[in-house]
Amino acid sequence: MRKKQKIEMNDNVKKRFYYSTDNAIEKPFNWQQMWRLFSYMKPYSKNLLPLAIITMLIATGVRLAIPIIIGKYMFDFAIGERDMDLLVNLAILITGLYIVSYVANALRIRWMNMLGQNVIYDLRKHLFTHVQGLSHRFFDQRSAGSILVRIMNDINSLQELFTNGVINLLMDFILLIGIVVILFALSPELATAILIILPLMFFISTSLRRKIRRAWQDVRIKQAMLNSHLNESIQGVRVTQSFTQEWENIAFFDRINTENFESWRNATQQNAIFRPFVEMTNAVGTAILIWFGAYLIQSSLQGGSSTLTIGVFISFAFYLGMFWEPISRLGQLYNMLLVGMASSERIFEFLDEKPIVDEKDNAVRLEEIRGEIEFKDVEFSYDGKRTALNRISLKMEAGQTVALVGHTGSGKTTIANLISRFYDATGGEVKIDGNNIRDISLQSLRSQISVVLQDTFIFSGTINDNIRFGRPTATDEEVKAAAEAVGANTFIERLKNGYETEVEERGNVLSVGERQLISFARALLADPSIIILDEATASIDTETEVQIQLALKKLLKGRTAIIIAHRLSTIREADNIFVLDHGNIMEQGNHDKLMEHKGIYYHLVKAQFTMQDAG
Ligand SMILES: Nc1ncnc2c1ncn2[C@@H]1O[C@H](COP(=O)(O)OP(=O)(O)OP(=O)(O)O)[C@@H](O)[C@H]1O
Repeated sequence: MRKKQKIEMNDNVKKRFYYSTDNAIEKPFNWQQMWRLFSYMKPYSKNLLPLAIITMLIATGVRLAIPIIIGKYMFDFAIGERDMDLLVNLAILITGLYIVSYVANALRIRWMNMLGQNVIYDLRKHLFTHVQGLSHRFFDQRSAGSILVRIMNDINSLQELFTNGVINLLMDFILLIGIVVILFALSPELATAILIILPLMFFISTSLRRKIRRAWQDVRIKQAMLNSHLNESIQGVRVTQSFTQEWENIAFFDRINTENFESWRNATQQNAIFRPFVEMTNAVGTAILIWFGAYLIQSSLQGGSSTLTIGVFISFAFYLGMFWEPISRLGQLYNMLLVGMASSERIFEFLDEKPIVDEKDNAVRLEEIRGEIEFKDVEFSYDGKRTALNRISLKMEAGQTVALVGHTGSGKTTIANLISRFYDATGGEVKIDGNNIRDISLQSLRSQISVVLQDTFIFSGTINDNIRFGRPTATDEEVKAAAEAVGANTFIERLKNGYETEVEERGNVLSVGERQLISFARALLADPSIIILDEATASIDTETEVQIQLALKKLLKGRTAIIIAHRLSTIREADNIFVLDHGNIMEQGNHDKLMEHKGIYYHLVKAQFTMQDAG
């Protein structure tokens, strides 16, 4: 058995594990943001919210009344005056009040939970819907793991705030203010003596706030790192294993897992300071009550200036017992609020992210795109620094098959990305059927363009579902016909459940070629006016390729097709070939013309044939 050992990572390995995690968002408590968060409760402001508030008010009112009834009325009046009837009646009243408070509390908790769950549901739905609509650039800049953290963890951390926090906050404020008012009404001098420690307490707790807030932000950052690494490790596990990099992976995981653990420990430790602090103040308050209260009672019994009765003293003891509970809870709530603030800041940051590719209000719907594509002096850069396309102009007639060739990184995929408007050109114009692409509604544009990538994405579900992806209304017969047309039926029918075979996410149970055939069928069924095949035939064996060539003819018929391929045999029959180099169009024409020209294309073809001959 391999011995577990502590792996020291060398510096190069350390550099490999770099994830651009979210930076700590350091902002002060922000009321505006709080309102924005609480505005998610608005849809429930006519049912769940008022119900929860009313029950909370009833429960709080009853809790505030009971100590007076016990102290003043029971002790001073009933017991003091030896009135047994009054005593029995008051005992019944108190029992009744306890029952009312119990029922009101149970209902409050139930309605608050429902409200909280609903708000979380809405918020998560809103965030997911928004993120789905964001541009490619957004996803270029973030790892899938860090996006997952926001949609799952950050929203989860708001759950407690909405289920317990909001109403408790209100309840505790009412309780506190109620108690202070009653205490001062009952005995101003005793109330002043006890509450004198409050400002000190407030001062100390304020200084704790900042630390706690930072600690929770750190937790989120560590979690995002953990998620990014997990996501990458699982997706890349095959490569990791083949290069035997598991131990480096484990060592790094161990490091961030420890960091995560420590940040949690730190945050919870900071949190835990609040409670003992409140308990200590409680003890001081009680000591003052007993000492000063006893003195006041004695002075009143001896006919002094004080009027404090034993009943009022008892009420005080009750209220004091109740006083520290909301204070302690408010401390916890404040932490919860801070966690919620940190999370909501991160959620709103996503929600405020506007799709860079935006749709105009008066965007036109092109019901039926013919498929004429024109690039006029198009310039493009992904990052604003390196040029991916350099003022290129090209024209593709409707129904033509056009090939883009060129070295790796020459800008072929970028052209495809601009046609689908996954990015907007930084200069010049991209036109479809004579319309600037920016004026066309995104839905009508993209629904008429199919992109088949080399790395085909297969969704979890059946093969049927996957082929039907671009046109969910297609019948089983239509799905079958599309599969047959591209020759995917042979392997599908060999599977145990045929078209109903479940494929996992990313289609791990299928071969790369099989996945590609499915994506061809998917594209054919979507019946687009424009089809883009990006390196789409690269993973298919020669025999299948012949079959695919036939299928392609069918697939491309009557559509504008843009084929991006390194294998020149697939593009020989294209009507027009554009040869790209470093974002410039160097040559264009059909195969024969370009061969005659004896330029870059000619040399590319020659090089490939020489290689094949050598093989
Ligand atoms: N999402 C991105 N963010 C930043 N730069 C990018 C991005 N995608 C591509 N690039 C850069 O833009 C340039 C053109 O890339 P493009 O993908 O268009 O090349 P390509 O010709 O399709 O290459 P290949 O044949 O390898 O697919 C390259 O220099 C590449 O590094």
